[in-house]
Amino acid sequence: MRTGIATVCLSGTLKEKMQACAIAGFDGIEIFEQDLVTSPVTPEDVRKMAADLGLTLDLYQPFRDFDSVSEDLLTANLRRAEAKFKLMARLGMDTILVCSNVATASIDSDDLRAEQLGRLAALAGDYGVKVAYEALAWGKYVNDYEHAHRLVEAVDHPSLGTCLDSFHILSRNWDTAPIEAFSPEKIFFVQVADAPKLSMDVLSWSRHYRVFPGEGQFELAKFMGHIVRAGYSGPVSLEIFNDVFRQSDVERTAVDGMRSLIWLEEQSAKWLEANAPALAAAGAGAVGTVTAARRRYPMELATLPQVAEPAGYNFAEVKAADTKGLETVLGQLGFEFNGRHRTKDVQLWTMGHARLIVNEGSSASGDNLAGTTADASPAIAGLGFDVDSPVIASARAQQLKAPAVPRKSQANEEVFQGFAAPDSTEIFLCQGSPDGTAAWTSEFGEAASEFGEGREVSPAGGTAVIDHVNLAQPWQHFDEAVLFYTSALALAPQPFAEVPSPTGLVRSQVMVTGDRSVRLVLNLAPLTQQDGSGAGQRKTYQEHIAFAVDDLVTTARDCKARGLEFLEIPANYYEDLDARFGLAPDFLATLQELNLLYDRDADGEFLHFYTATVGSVFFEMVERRGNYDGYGAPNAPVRHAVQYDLLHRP
Ligand SMILES: O=C(O)c1ccc(O)c(O)c1
Ligand SMILES: [Mg+2]
Repeated sequence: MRTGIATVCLSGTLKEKMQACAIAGFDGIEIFEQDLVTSPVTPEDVRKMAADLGLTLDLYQPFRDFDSVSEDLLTANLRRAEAKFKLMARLGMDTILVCSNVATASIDSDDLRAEQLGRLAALAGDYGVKVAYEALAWGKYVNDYEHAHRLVEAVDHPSLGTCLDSFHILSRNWDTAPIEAFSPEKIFFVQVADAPKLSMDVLSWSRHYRVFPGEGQFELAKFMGHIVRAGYSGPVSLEIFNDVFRQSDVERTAVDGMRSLIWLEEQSAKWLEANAPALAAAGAGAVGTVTAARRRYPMELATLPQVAEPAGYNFAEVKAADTKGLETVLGQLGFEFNGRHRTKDVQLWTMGHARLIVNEGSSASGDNLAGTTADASPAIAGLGFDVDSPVIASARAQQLKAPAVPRKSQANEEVFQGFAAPDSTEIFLCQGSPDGTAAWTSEFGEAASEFGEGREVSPAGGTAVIDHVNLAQPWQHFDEAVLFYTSALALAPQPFAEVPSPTGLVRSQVMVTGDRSVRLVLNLAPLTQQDGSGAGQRKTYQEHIAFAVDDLVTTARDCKARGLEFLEIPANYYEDLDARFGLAPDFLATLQELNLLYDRDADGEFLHFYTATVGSVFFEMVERRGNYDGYGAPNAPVRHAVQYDLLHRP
């Protein structure tokens, strides 16, 4: 698949954008007119720069408001078009995007439109230019891609084809299947954009909220599948109007975009396999149907190393130069110290099958990105996931442009494959044992005999596991993180929620495996707590790790007896809880006494509590009753408000 990206997606000057696109690995770019008009670089130099960078200049755009106009206006529009065709010759470009008219259209006649587009095509032909006509979703008379295509067919000129932009098609809920019947010679260009499903006017939605494929809710693999089946083999180009991307780091955004296309390419191949048309004469040769069906298409689709969803959390890693506060909280929570690593400055703490590595943050273990600006206070630095094959999963992540994390290790030690997530959290790929234990734990404890043998203890007669991890994402990298965990780790994003908090409306996006053995929650980091945004920056926002136990009330009592500092929940909360649920007085009193939060839905009940924050980390203990599948979302505002209050108390 030939990859492309429109310069409008990115921040910076035309030159900076082009360099970032080349570094990220795109084949070509679309030049958005404004980027050229405002540039000091001559068209000839843009052409040379592109050639030097190994980028093709695939599309000049947009040309607006051409069709459905009076003869006077048409004359002016043709003159305007001719100037652009001459410019394109200097740029060495041959395809221009012409949008359906949104502003000056005054005559609603397909005959007239076909005649006018025909005159444009004839002029374009004289200059060796191809016109890709795009139905904008808010076009005055032409806003449906099939309508645009009918006009192209009516004109029937080799210089006129259509541009299919997924946003205009999917935002209007148009069926994409009819694309398959289009002649590939008439599809001049394909643009892809994803978007969250929002209820707002389609123009504002398009201009501000498009996101890269995999970061929204459109069925893009299906859209692409129909395009591939139509026989199109030209560029598949990102055209993302997004307020955040346009002000974010240009190289990073370009890589995010490239990742989205690599992923979309794979998803499209999978869609085609899953939806291979049944052979007319099924039976003989049916076994080869899938591959045969895929190979027939002119567009070659690359795939990636295949991974299943992770089977669970293997461990979480918290890094702190000063570990005292952290050790105290872990002990009070009921974690058992399992010793230090034989050769690295890390400690192992366990509770049941929940394993926590405390990284003392010195160089011997290899510095975590999250801690490179020597910060003494604890922060979540890494997550270990159980996967079928760490090598395959790591190869996949790296093909998706995740930076590898090198780990130094000695002979006879397990080497974790690792890569860095966009927020600099290190993701490690592990192979857990079916019984929930992990072989690498035997590397702990031996060298430091005073701590005794490594072993796993359980709290109050039950099991404990990592239930979920909540990572805060800086606002400008939130979408990138969603795509990252979707594509690299095969986690599925759930519809996001918005939690009111004193620092704003906090976007909260749950990413899960089908069986919920991995639950990862991405929360928007409050602006006031962000002091850095890039990889290697210190995390200053609060994040947490939640552990599930069988009996939260008993666990909470034990924790309290050990002196744990709970996040104190205001009395108003319990009054409201009683009003909403009519709980038994004894139970309500217990909840209040122990600072427990409660939620209930049709599937079950949820009890949880939070610890005070150490550094930027806090912990949560949860008990899921029945089939409760949530996270106590109605309680999140209370948690945010109490934490805010603690941070801002004089
Ligand atoms: O919002 C617009 O005006 C606009 C311009 C060009 C496009 O290709 C497009 O999809 C939208
Ligand atoms: Mg478009």
